[in-house]
Amino acid sequence: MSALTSLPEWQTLTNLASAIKNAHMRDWFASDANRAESMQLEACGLFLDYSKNRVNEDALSALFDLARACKLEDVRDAMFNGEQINSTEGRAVLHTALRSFSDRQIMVDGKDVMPEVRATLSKIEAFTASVHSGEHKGYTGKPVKDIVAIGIGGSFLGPKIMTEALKPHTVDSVKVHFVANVDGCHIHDVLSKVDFEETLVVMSSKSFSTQETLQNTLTAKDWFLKSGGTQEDIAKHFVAVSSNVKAATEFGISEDNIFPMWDWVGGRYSLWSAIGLPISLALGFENFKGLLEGAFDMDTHFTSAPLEQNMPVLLGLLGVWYRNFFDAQSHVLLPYYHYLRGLPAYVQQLDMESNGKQVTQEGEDVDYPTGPIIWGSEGTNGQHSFHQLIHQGSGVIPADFMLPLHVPNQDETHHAMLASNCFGQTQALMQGKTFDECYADLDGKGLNDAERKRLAAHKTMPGNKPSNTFLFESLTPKTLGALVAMYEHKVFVQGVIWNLNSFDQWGVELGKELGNQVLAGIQGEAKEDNFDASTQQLIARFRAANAPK
Ligand SMILES: O=P(O)(O)OC[C@H]1O[C@H](O)[C@H](O)[C@@H](O)[C@@H]1O
Repeated sequence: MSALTSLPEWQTLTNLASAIKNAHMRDWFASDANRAESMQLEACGLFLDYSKNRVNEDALSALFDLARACKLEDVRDAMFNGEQINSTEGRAVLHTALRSFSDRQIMVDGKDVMPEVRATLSKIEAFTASVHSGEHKGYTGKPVKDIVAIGIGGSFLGPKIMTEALKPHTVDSVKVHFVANVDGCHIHDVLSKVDFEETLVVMSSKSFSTQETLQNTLTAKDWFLKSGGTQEDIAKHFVAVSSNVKAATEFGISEDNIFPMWDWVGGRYSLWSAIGLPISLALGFENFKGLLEGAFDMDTHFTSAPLEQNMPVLLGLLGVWYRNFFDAQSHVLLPYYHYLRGLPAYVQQLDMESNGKQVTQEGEDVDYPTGPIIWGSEGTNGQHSFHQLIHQGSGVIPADFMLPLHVPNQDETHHAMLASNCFGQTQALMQGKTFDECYADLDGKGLNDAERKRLAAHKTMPGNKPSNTFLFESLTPKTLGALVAMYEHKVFVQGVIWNLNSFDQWGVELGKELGNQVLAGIQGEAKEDNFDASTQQLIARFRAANAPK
């Protein structure tokens, strides 16, 4: 048994879960008029109703005991203080420094990182202003109209999804286009829509070694040169964000045009760094700063609120409860707000790359499930497709519903319908509909008793399906910053409980390595017997289909 599963707190939770599996939330609500009111939290502009969860006071207090037994507060403080908690890469984990608005020094290797953080923010601010005012001109003297932001993974999802979520705040003077995939269709599609004289390319790669981003940038550079620009003109049209300044300059980006970041910022935690430059360009610096401020508020809440009133802690523990004691394989995010539709994909990378791990910090195999599958999409669309499985599927899928109380240019009818669907879904998931209720509904429908029973069984909704509901006034940059930081800290909490390193991602490396070998195979530069028989024949088919005619 692992250290975690040997804890007495773990045993207590196992016992509580087996008792709670026989209880129905419907009965809890019926017998406790205060349940909804007593299971709410508010922080940083977010209201959370967590009463529709399969927990009672005993389970919650055992979960908080588990957090204390796992020394959650100590590890949290170690992260905020810049200790090297990313032990497999020997790095501090300090995305929180990027949004720190306090005077506190944050030391890494004996040096305060805050002056560099502030200087980079000022550089983002000044560059954004010069692009928006038209002061920054292309080589033919025209102001920038289009920005092509190239990056992938954390250097893409954050900027793209935050920009999309805050669409109502978009500036008029420029349009930002995001490109990630190495599939040439995407970059060619985007480049065909923009004018090279009025285009700025922002290349974002922490490592400056990611195949997709390098290739897409080379293609953009080639397009620029073929369109009429010269090597000297590149400085006015290409900027880069990277922690690898040397590689960026070798690639041909002038040092002035490089926005730095640092190895203590993980890729999936990097939107708060200069990786967020496209956000600032799309929305204006004040809105980018608003995101940082909201995240800082959530950091303050996370580091100071008692565990029992701490939103990310509570959410993380509920996640552990379902993953480890109810065998929940996945967790679904359901933003009832069109502009926030990308959030599930954002949290998917954040959570699955952080906690998709099979060994503990000490390198021992875990004997308990770790990170769940994260998925979801905007409501109400999912109600007409995958919600069936959440309602009547055989497993438990905890859900996070979220809804702004106001939306831009609000149409009252639409918004009331949106809200009613959101709340109605959480109610249906919780209360369900019993066999007897379904059987009674079928009275007088001309069915014999056997048919009536069979149909009633199909219509029965088990209910007892857990959900959280988040409400917020409207999706401002600050609220979004707080929401995203809340998910970051939730993932952190779960990583601490599971004793994982949530900040490395070795699992993506082998695919990159083999992908490069296969590329050599496709290009005829590697021997066939380097590959297994299946891969050999796939390469052969591809080569045959693409051979010169
Ligand atoms: O920013 P880059 O160094 O180009 O990395 C981009 C992405 O690629 C990697 O494969 C990682 O899995 C991601 O965490 C990272 O965000």
